[in-house]
Amino acid sequence: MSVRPFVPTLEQKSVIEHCGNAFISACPGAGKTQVLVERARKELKNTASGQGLAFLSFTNAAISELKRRLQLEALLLSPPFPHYVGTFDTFIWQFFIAPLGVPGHTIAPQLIPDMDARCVKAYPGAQGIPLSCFDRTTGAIIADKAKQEGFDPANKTARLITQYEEVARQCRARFMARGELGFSDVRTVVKEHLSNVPLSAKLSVALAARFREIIVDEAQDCNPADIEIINWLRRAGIVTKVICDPHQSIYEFRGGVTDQLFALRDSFGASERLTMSGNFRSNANICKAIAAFRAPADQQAIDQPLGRAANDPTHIHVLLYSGTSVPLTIGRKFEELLRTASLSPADCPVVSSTKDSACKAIGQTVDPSSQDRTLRLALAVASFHIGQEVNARKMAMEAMHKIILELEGHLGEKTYSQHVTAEGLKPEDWRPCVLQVLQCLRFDPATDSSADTWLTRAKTLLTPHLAAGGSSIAQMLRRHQDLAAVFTATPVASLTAKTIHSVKGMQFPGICVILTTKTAKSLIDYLTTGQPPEMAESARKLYVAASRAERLLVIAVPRSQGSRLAAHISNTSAQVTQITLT
Ligand SMILES: Nc1ncnc2c1ncn2[C@@H]1O[C@H](COP(=O)(O)OP(=O)(O)OP(=O)(O)O)[C@@H](O)[C@H]1O
Repeated sequence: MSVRPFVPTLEQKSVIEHCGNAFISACPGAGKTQVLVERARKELKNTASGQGLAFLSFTNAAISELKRRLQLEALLLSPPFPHYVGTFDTFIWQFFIAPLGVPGHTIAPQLIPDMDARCVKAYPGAQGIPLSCFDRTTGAIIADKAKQEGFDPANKTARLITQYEEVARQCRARFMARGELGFSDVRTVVKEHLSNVPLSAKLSVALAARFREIIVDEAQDCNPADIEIINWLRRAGIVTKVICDPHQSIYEFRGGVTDQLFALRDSFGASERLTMSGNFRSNANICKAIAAFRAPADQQAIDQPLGRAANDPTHIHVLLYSGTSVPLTIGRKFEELLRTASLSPADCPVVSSTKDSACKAIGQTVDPSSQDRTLRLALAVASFHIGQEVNARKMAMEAMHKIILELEGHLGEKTYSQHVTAEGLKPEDWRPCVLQVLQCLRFDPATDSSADTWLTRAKTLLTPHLAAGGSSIAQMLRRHQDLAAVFTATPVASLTAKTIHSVKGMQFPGICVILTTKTAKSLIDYLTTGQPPEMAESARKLYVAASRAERLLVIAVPRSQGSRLAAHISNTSAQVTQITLT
């Protein structure tokens, strides 16, 4: 197969060749990844100084894709020293935390990625809520988050809240004393290091000696603490390039930035602010439609379609569904539209803000984020054996490992990662046993006459893992009314359900985006009037999701809002087809 040579646009060329600091704004499909590869091709040849280049981004998926491309083109050796390709989190861990530790503690720090999930109980037997529901500095309960976890502080006594807050504070203090840090702790510790003037000066000399250029991709995913670190790198005299699309900022929950990102942009000189316009991914109708999903003040500018799909005539499809729940008819119609367009359903996901809605649209009716242990067990088994997503089998094995550790009584006081780190458990230590359990628990309609029969089998198999003197297997694996649905669901063949966050940075020939009854009206209000402003993040999620599509963009919306959405998209002159689902 012949590979077409990359011919950069003038804007792409000026980014590739730009030597100093830069703030680069780019629209969806503008070729950011390709430009990073070309910048690497140009700069990695220059070995005179012995210094490295660092390429940073915010998701493992983005980093894996960049590494794959750099290695494919033989631009990066393995190991890549003196260069660095990794997430912003691993970068700050490796260069700010691992060598310097935690101020006031002598113990070596350890990263615990699921720290925020640590269960906090006011007293044994009380309702458990995640540590993330407590402010990490003051320890005060965060009412909105706690409410989302089914614990409404408004209905609790002040005494009980104080008890919870005290337990949460003690919990964090204990972790800190053991050198165990979650991602948000990492930012706080880095801040402390950088406010230590002599230490910060030494560190800036060391990092400037190691790196001559640091490129931060997907910078719209920064939080304010990350921006402070970027500014520190610039002050350290390291050439720093920031690439972003502010309209794709969808990490408000981790303190995402929008205003701070614009302030960062404004701190770069005029000649350092570069743009990449032109969309190499999507057809003309999609380029127009996605403009309609930006904040109202930014809807006029429509990106020019420049890629292979530019002249594809496929319309935007708006599917109107009835009722308050997301129906399976969405998945069926999407599959039909894909086949008509000669696109493979396996390449084209159904996405929504929460995986639950996307799952319903393809006929998987059980909430995959359920906290019920029996459902988690069944979902791990089902997803291990169906294994549609690349990572699904690995995640199913971890979910099963976690359940076994819970049965064995190891996770009462610890999160899964804390236990695995503390015991130094390697995947090869536990995977054989977990694999065996997953294989044995495969749901087989020929022998498992019902979900209850399967559960009885599961209880027998897992009883030997029970901690002595602890709860019984019947208490640990209670019957759940939705259990049968895990095994009897008949998903639309070969369609996959994903969250919008998980498809960021990716592209697909077609995509179906689900808007739910809960948000559709206020989201369309926001798109048409700018009100209510709290829907801005939901609008950006729609923008990210829709802009993944190359040819077929389908949006499923409650019937009462369908015409409004179609009319709003049509205002951009995009061609829209409305279909009422029956
Ligand atoms: N100059 C070019 N000529 C032809 N194709 C290009 C050019 N630049 C980029 N592309 C192609 O355009 C598509 C989108 O590029 P890429 O994924 O890098 O965009 P992006 O800016 O990272 O998008 P997003 O922010 O939406 O994820 C890719 O298939 C890429 O190969």
